[in-house]
Amino acid sequence: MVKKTYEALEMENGLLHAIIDVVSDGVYAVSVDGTILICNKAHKKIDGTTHNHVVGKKDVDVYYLELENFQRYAITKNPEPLLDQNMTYTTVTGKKVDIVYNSYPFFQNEKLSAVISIGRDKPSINDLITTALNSFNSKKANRIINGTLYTLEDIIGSSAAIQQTLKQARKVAQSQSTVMLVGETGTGKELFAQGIHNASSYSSRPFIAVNCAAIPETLMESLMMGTVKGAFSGALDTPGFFEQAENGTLFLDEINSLSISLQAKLLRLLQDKKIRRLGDNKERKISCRIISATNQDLFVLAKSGLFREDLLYRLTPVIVDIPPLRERAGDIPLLAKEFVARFNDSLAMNIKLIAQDLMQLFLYYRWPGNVRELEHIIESTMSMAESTETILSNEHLPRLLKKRLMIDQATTDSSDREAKSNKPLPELLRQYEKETIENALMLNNGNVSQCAIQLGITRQNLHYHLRRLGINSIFYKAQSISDTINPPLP
Ligand SMILES: Nc1ncnc2c1ncn2[C@@H]1O[C@H](COP(=O)(O)OP(=O)(O)OP(=O)(O)O)[C@@H](O)[C@H]1O
Repeated sequence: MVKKTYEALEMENGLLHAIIDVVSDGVYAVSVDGTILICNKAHKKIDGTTHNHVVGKKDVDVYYLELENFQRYAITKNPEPLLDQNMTYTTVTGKKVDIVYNSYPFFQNEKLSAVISIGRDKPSINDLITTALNSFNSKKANRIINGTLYTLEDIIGSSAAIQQTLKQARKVAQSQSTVMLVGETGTGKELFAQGIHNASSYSSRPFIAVNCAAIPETLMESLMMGTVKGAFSGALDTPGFFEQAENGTLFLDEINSLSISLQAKLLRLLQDKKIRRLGDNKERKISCRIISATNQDLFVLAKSGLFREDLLYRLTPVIVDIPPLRERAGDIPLLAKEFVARFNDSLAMNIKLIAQDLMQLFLYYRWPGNVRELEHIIESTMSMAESTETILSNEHLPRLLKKRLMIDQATTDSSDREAKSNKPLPELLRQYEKETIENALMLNNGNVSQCAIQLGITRQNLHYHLRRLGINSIFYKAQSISDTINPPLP
């Protein structure tokens, strides 16, 4: 019986050690007198130490830092958990380590007997944050020196809707107003934010983009405000986002995902127009323009208590509303051709034309993921084509994508039929003529002579119809995929 209990305990102990060793965070336990009890593989990797350096040794002999900066020391004085503690130390092997710890007291028979710490090295946290901050631009290599890639001129679209939005963006760029960009996912909010920055008097200064949805809440405050050395053990002098964006632009993307408590803190900063780094008693003036973005209706969120109304009004002196792609279908050919040209370069392809069947599907699809989705669909479709092919068609669409696009077309067709049955015949005929000519122009890159041949009418006759139907052929000329493109289908 006794033997079995011992075996069971041994097994349990072995299991716990095995579990601790496969955890990817550093796990460390030390007795109140400083004897190291547990140090898992991940922690040893962070420290550059081995088992022999650590377990059974005194912490002060392994980690070089002031005694009062040890978590063990602080928790012995006040046995409460210590969260998000930055620490910097040098280990017995000479490695300098930056680590963020959560430490907890461990009681046995109601007496504090050990301190357990779970840590992650700062470089890996920083990598995570950098990835989050740069998530929008991960594919782009050549950043403009201020941290941006785009100007307003890079925004493609000739529809009245996008031109109107661009006009508003150019106007607001001239002011110093706080701006809120509203639009569905993938409509180009980040593009507009960078464009406004680059068209403004802040353009020579930094553009700092923060994805509010990607940064852990516990880190957000110190990242926003910055810290001073000694604010807490291991804290360094680090400027926060507001300071980094000094005299430039701070872009708060996905602001809708900010927690209520962070919303309160942000509101206070914006009201005071001052920040104080954590642990500092000096106040610093906020001197950057705030551009925020949301893909949810903040007024609806505010009504249901999920977004502070007072913050909402602070952030929205100017609202730039970016229309979804389905409301500016006229931009689809232009955007599609631009993306084909880009992927021709990156995939070493030679596509010169998008066939009508494919363009038709694009024009009827509802694009829930907007321009980003169009970009991805073109990439997937082109990756199905051979490098010798010059026409991208329906045939190249991956099966699942084809299904998705066709379902939308079928739905549009049936609602179209319903809508059409309520219109007078002359209006329907005019609409049909207009669509047919516009499609032909699109396929012929705005070349009126080629278009007339395809439609089986004379050039003069086509000009007459263009005037009658209010179609401008110049618009379709801008769509050619590249300068080297050979025109139209035979
Ligand atoms: N008008 C446009 N012209 C050219 N490219 C565009 C346009 N709009 C969007 N894009 C491209 O679409 C992709 C998505 O754009 P962006 O990241 O700015 O969208 P977003 O609205 O910020 O999305 P999310 O809400 O998901 O963060 C990017 O690759 C961007 O370059």
